[in-house]
Amino acid sequence: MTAFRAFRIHHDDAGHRAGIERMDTAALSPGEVLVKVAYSSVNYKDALAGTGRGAILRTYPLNGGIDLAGHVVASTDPAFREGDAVLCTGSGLSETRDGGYGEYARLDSRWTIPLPASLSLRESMIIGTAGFTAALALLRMQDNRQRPALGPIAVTGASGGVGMLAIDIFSRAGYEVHAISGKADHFDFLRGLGASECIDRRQLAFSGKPMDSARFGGALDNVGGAMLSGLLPLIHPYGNVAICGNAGGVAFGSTVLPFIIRGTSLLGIASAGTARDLRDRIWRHLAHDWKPRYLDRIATREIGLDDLHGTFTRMLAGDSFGRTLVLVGGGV
Ligand SMILES: CCC(=O)SCCNC(=O)CCNC(=O)[C@H](O)C(C)(C)COP(=O)(O)OP(=O)(O)OC[C@H]1O[C@@H](n2cnc3c(N)ncnc32)[C@H](O)[C@@H]1OP(=O)(O)O
Ligand SMILES: NC(=O)c1ccc[n+]([C@@H]2O[C@H](COP(=O)([O-])OP(=O)(O)OC[C@H]3O[C@@H](n4cnc5c(N)ncnc54)[C@H](O)[C@@H]3O)[C@@H](O)[C@H]2O)c1
Repeated sequence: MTAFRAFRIHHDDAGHRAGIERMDTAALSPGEVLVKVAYSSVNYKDALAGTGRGAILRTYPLNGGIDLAGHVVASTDPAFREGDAVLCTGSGLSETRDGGYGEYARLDSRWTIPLPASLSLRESMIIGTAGFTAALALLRMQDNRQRPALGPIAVTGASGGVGMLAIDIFSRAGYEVHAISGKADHFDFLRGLGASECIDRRQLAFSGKPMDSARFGGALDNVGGAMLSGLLPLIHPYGNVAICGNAGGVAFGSTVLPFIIRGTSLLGIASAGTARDLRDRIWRHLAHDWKPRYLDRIATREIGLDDLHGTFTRMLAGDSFGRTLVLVGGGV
């Protein structure tokens, strides 16, 4: 038994509360692999969970943090040995089991990923759920015949974590990326990550017509709501729109016309529950041919567990810029 610090989330008759607590490894969720956590990260979902703004946890109390990377301390599964570097994203972390905002976490070995040799623990957490999600979207789009020749990919919420990693990963994979963002002062930065065009979301004048002149080969949408509704009539024949996020709203509107006239496909992206074989495929890509080139630029902030509250508030106010890395236990 080892005592450690964790950012723990409660919801009971007294309501929502979350903060730093001391706890013991014996109290962690069950699992085969005990990990000393080096890094975690901050995702929009972590902000929803940590503030109680979204119903993310499905059991209480739990340690927050949907991402973690660190070293194995002990394992009852012979596939893992003390000292192995591992990572885990989604897979129930901060939903049904204790997550990465604690100096220790106990993982289910089925969802524990050996750290690829070409990634450091730090790099793996700059990628985290955000980069995994962008890569899952690319994989699903390509499996549904998305190709660079179909036309540029629109990336919405482009200044956020998923957005920046999508610019880097899609452009590296050969796509022309058109970044859509409300932060015009950061357009040069987004071009530096691989965006060939940057579009101010306030200048986007969606016509409201059920079909409009096709402009994008496909899209990765982090925003939802009116943004998603507006993009659907603009997709070239047989392009894909990957629905990733809800930062701008959960409801969207459409007619059937883009789907039955242009063969547009809507692809749902649910990173947390991705099957293991797909996870392995995605991390192989992320470690090699899709490894983001600009991770150090994308990691715009490095914080400790004590700084989580303020980071969540800024993120939910739409103030994100790139990825925030959480240095949990010394880092490596
Ligand atoms: C990294 C990924 C992301 O960032 S995703 C974006 C962040 N997520 C969100 O904003 C969702 C927040 N959650 C919510 O608003 C609510 O929990 C929602 C989804 C609306 C459901 O609440 P409510 O309407 O009260 O229904 P309920 O809890 O009775 O559930 C209905 C059925 O849906 C299921 N469900 C719900 N949440 C999940 C989940 N996270 N994973 C898997 N299943 C889920 C419930 O189990 C239930 O189905 P069943 O009756 O158990 O078969
Ligand atoms: N489907 C999945 O598996 C999955 C995985 C990761 C993230 N997500 C979702 O993707 C989205 C982005 O996540 P993230 O971690 O990169 O968050 P983030 O905060 O880093 O990025 C969000 C981006 O959306 C922009 N934004 C916020 N409110 C907006 C609005 N009203 N209109 C237009 N743009 C707005 C922000 O400026 C920022 O660029 C979130 O909705 C998150 O829930 C989904």
